[in-house]
Amino acid sequence: MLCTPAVTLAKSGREALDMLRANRFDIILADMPSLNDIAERDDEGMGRVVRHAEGALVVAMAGGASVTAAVSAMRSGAHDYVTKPIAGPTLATRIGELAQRHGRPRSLGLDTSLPQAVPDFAGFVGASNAMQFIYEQIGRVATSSAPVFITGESGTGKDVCAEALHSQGPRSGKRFVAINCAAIPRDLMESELFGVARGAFTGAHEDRKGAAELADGGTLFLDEIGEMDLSLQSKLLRFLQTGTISRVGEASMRKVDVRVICATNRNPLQMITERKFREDLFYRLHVLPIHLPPLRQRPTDIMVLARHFLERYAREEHKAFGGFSNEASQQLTAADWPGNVRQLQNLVRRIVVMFDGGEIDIGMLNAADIESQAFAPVEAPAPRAETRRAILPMWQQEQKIIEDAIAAFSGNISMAAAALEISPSTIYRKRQSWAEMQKAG
Ligand SMILES: Nc1ncnc2c1ncn2[C@@H]1O[C@H](COP(=O)(O)OP(=O)(O)OP(=O)(O)O)[C@@H](O)[C@H]1O
Repeated sequence: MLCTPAVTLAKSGREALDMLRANRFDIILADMPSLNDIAERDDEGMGRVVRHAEGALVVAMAGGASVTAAVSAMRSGAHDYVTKPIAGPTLATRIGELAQRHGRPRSLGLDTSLPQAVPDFAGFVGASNAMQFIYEQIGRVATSSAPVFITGESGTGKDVCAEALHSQGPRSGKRFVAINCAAIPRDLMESELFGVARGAFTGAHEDRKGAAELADGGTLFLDEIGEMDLSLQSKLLRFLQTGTISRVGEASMRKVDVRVICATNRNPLQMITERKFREDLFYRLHVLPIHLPPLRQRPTDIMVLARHFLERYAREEHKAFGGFSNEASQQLTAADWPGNVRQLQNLVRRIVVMFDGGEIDIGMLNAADIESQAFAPVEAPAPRAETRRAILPMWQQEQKIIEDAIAAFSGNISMAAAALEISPSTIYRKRQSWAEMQKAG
């Protein structure tokens, strides 16, 4: 049975507050200009509605794509922001997505699939409603210079999202510089971020720009921000407040204009509670939040992504595959994907490398699934004679390619990454995982 949600209309902010005191609601659609009667300052009305919301999800609405209004609404605690006019089905979808992200029934939004789902967008592949919402969010906030805070499990596409925000915005002509706060040793982090003056410490033979200066005019992406040392967090906060940096070992300040995007797969609020992350820094950075949903919450994307990766890697390896069998598709769709898109991508890549072609069946899936053990174990088929020469594992081959590129650019990771057409954070992350594999092996 389909239940139509009850809708109550308040004609003013005061009336809305009275209703909120007397009733509980699932969703509050708060038209920002209508709250003026309960606000002395611009953003006060929204704050008052949020304080009386009693667990309801609050969607702020205003006319025109005003970034200032969106920022102010989100800062006041609204869960989402939409611009008017908005078509009924689009609004319903937005509410459904919002409800799902907050663990409420999707039917709160009367789930209506967008009539024309976008199949891919700026590096992302996926036509699920959840991804439509992400594409829309990226499109909306890309034009602003306000900080973006991306959250999501590992492998959900946070790097892709950061690069999409850069490529879709007005800074796309300037550099996108990524720095991975987890992969850089603590004592090197400050100089990587802010640069170093010649003679600042042993080995600092020349002046060197840091990531912030390299990104001047463009975007600075701080990946795994939750891992940043507390003392450096204070310096980052000062940079965000003043727009100036000083290189390590240098007293003078330099003006730098960057858009800061940061990402984490940890829960930032928990880190604040544990005193591992500065609260004031969090609120400086958490202006425009984007949350990437895990792959298991958007199962319709799984086969779309699997086919996309199959086509890509088959082309790269000059092999011909005939897609996935029905059973293989069902198994892929039903799996949990704790490593999200990266895990699916690695699996498909391994299949393409291990087999010569044909339709991918369950036996091939299981043989290639060395990571998750998500599928039932099946004996791997013997490799064909011509593939039996000594082959290094994929990660070692990849390590050689990347280390060669870094050496070719005299240790400059950003330039090596640009030449390899990957993000510097990917290099940092891979270096960390190689070190772990070498330690384990
Ligand atoms: N929707 C998507 N479409 C196509 N490729 C994707 C998508 N999402 C992620 N990927 C790919 O999956 C891999 C992992 O993505 P990414 O590095 O952006 O994840 P992440 O969330 O930053 O992970 P981590 O937290 O571990 O750094 C990358 O190779 C990326 O290109």
